Amino acid sequence: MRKRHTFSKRLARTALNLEDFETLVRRRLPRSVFGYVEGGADDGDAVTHNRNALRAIRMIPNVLGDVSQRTQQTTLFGQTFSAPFIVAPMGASSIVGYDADNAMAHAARRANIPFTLSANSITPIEEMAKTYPGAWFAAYQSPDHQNIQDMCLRVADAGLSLYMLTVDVPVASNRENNVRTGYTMPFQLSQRLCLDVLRHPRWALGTMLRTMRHRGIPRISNVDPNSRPSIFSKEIGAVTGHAAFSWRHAEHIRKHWKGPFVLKGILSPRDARLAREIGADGIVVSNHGGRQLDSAVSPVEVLEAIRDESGFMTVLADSGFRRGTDILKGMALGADGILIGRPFLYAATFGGQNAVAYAISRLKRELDIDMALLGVNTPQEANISHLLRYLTA
Ligand SMILES: Cc1cc2nc3c(=O)[nH]c(=O)nc-3n(C[C@H](O)[C@H](O)[C@H](O)COP(=O)(O)O)c2cc1C
Repeated sequence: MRKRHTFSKRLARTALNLEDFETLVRRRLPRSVFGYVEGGADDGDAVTHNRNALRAIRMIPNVLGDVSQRTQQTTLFGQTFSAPFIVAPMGASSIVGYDADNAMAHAARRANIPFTLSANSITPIEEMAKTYPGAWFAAYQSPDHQNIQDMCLRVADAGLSLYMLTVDVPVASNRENNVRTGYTMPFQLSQRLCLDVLRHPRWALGTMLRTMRHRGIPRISNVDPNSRPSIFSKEIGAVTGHAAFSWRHAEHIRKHWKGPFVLKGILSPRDARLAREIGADGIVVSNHGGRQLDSAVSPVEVLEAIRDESGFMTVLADSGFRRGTDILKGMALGADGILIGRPFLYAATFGGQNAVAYAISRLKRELDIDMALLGVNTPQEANISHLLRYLTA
């Protein structure tokens, strides 16, 4: 109990906001592992642009509106959550921080916000269903019809509630930063990687060896309904990008998945319309945190136009959202909820479930203050009249 108290006090001194967790873990992690999380594609322009695009939107508050009844309650796909933000799917999280998938999921469940498990995770769907019954699942789906049916069955049988299809990875992107730092998938124990690991004994013992003791050789557990290739196996190079995947295959998933079906990685109004036409329940407007097409627009630049094409679909957004004000900006532009990735993984890496719970509570606190200062009682009240946009560079 005393230990937890000291930990909370230390956190309160060092992590005032979500971005601070990046600073806290930067030196703890091997350069290659940190680079894998932090980095983007090509020159990393989209990562920077995501933050700039959000910063370029200024807010116009309304005063004297009685903001004493503030609540962040948000209903998504028929379920009511305590805040409008969601833990984004992140592959290989539990290689970055010890048991990070479970740490993030436990904290999300306790805080009553959604958690999304990645197909590329080493934590199996069935294990996650015990940690967070009804958690969301993000698939990298093969176009094979039998594979689609089996995957839908596996996710439903386990008891996860939502099938999110990631649609912006027809091929793996060009991650030069991974080449520079020595991160590879499948994992290759090059001399450089070994030296990097040896220089970070805390990660080597506390994450790598501990994971191996607990799980054996880590395996990518959810890209295929039946097989679980090890992170060292050549098989996993081919599992995420499916260049032949098309709207026809997405329609096939819609037919076999009875729960909420969401397409993640939409950036054009045309694709939002097509998602609606195949019967999707929602979309995530996302440039994958700047990790796919490096010159892609930032979600906040296209959200309004996409909202107009989305009809009754739930519109979520992600990529670069860090502050309470960012969430309000996204919602004012038409999003129903916001996914956040890297900061929650950094928090899990720094201090497991308690640090993620702390990160969630900091963001909720910030959002509460920002709602009052903007002059709204709910995040859903934020609208276009609260925003002024400058051109972004
Ligand atoms: C380490 C890492 C792994 C990711 N893995 C996946 C994945 O397996 N599936 C997916 O749809 N998105 C994946 N993403 C993208 C996130 O779901 C999300 O779109 C992005 O991180 C949001 O941007 P943010 O990190 O700036 O908040 C990953 C992101 C990171 C940082």
